[in-house]
Amino acid sequence: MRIEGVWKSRGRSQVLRGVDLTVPAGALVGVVGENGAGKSTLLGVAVGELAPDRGTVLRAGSVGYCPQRAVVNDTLTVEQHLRLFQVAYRLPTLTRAQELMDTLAFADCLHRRAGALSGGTRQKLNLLLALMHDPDLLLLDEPYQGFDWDTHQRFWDLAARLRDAGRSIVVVSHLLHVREHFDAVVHLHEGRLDAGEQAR
Ligand SMILES: Nc1ncnc2c1ncn2[C@@H]1O[C@H](COP(=O)(O)OP(=O)(O)OP(=O)(O)O)[C@@H](O)[C@H]1O
Repeated sequence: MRIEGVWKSRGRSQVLRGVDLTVPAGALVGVVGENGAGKSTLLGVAVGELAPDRGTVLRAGSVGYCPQRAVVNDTLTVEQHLRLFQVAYRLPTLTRAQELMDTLAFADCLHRRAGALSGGTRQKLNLLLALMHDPDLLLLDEPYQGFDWDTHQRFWDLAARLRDAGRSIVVVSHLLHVREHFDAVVHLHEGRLDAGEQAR
């Protein structure tokens, strides 16, 4: 993915002011910044949910987007979500979704309604829905919020495996202590990304 010279205002504030970001295949990049810095706005532009006021976004291949707020329907079960997204993604089987459920340790919740899930389990479903079609580009907004420690570790193991398999991954994060997981960390500040800092 390549983002060049992107500007975006939200309401009256000029949130992004000339953002450049290149994420090659096989790279895991962290985007950090204070609350309200514009990290979610940047991911929204990157995925195409928001149109930039200026600048360009180039994406190659399929995209998986895990938004900060889970896009789940409280009245549907986990299994019904999987079936719905299976149709949307045109997947022949749910094998990969089932593997991801095992990896994220919530296979026992298959028949529970989303509205009855704990916050962390709801987030596992949100992440799974972004990954179940094995996208080339992963745009993940605080994907591990609410995860217990074990799941947190499993998430990073999964991210490393996907990166090593050639996926491009962007993770928005508040947590500076997770920076060892990234190939590079960029800091969104005053609408621009500071030059990437090599983390590995
Ligand atoms: N729909 C909207 N309408 C108007 N302003 C918005 C909208 N969404 C976000 N903003 C504003 O845009 C700015 C950037 O918000 P954004 O959610 O992108 O920041 P963030 O870095 O992701 O924040 P956080 O770390 O709190 O999640 C904030 O000032 C926010 O109030």
